[in-house]
Amino acid sequence: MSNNIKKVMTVAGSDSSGGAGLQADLKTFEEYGTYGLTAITSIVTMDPDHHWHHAVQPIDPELVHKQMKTILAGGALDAMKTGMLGSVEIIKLLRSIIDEHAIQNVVIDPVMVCKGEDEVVQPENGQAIRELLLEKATIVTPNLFEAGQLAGTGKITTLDQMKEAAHKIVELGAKHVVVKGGKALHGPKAIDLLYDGKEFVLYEADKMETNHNHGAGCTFAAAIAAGLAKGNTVKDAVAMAKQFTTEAIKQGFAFNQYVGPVWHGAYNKAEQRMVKP
Ligand SMILES: Nc1ncnc2c1ncn2[C@@H]1O[C@H](COP(=O)(O)OP(=O)(O)O)[C@@H](O)[C@H]1O
Ligand SMILES: Cc1ncc(COP(=O)(O)O)c(C=O)c1O
Ligand SMILES: [Mg+2]
Repeated sequence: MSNNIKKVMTVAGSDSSGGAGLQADLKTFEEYGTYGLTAITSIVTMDPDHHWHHAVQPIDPELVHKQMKTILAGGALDAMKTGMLGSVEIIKLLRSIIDEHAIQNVVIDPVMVCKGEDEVVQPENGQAIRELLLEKATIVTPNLFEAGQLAGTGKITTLDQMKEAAHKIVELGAKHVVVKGGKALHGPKAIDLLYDGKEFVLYEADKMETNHNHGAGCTFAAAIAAGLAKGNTVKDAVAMAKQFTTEAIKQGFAFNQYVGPVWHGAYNKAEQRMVKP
């Protein structure tokens, strides 16, 4: 076994349905050939008797701290990624851990909404992410809604507004931001915009007419983190993550009548390893 294996930590919520959250992160880290570690911040359950309503149960910050101590007892990490963070206390704790261990290659996925849900999950967390985590971010990966919230620009519907929000988010301290146009931006392409304070780079793929994209955002951010851990530049890591996520969406499937997750094995053609009936 190679002793050069790259270690990536995710600090995220558990999505028992398997498409998003730390489940998406771990599956993606594995597909990238990296070693994933997890600190669970919250457990999300979906209610099949009430239209798949999401309920978030945050984990005690002390227990989150113990998980991180376990992870960091293995030495320096090559990258880390955050997802749903559970509470403001957990966000404060995370900031102190990033500082104390001088963690590099920090990918902040500022999860504020889940697809198919109208409510903002834990609105107070958005503010804390903005104040405490952006300045530690190698890259932050908001969708259109989250970019509008972080930048304070409100609803985003155009590429120019994506650029304006990206500019503000870099001003807030993030080294890079990739604003995900995804399905929400009007037009035939799924466009993501990367900005480093100097240059805008666009990443495009054909937009797929599908609702089977649960977990796309988590997968994209996890892929960026794994790419950075392996020593890629931010630009290359985003380009690779875009392809990885596009394939995962292409092979999304209906889990039930409410949700369709992406399939994280698609890029590496893991279906070829499936047992044939
Ligand atoms: N229908 C789609 N077709 C192609 N790419 C998509 C589609 N929906 C999302 N994407 C891409 O998937 C990635 C995750 O974006 P998005 O789904 O907007 O994030 P989130 O899950 O956080 O809302 C981005 O690269 C985005 O452009
Ligand atoms: C634990 C958790 N994290 C993150 C998300 C956001 O997922 P997405 O990748 O679709 O933005 C969800 C959505 O259900 C979730 O349950
Ligand atoms: Mg998301």
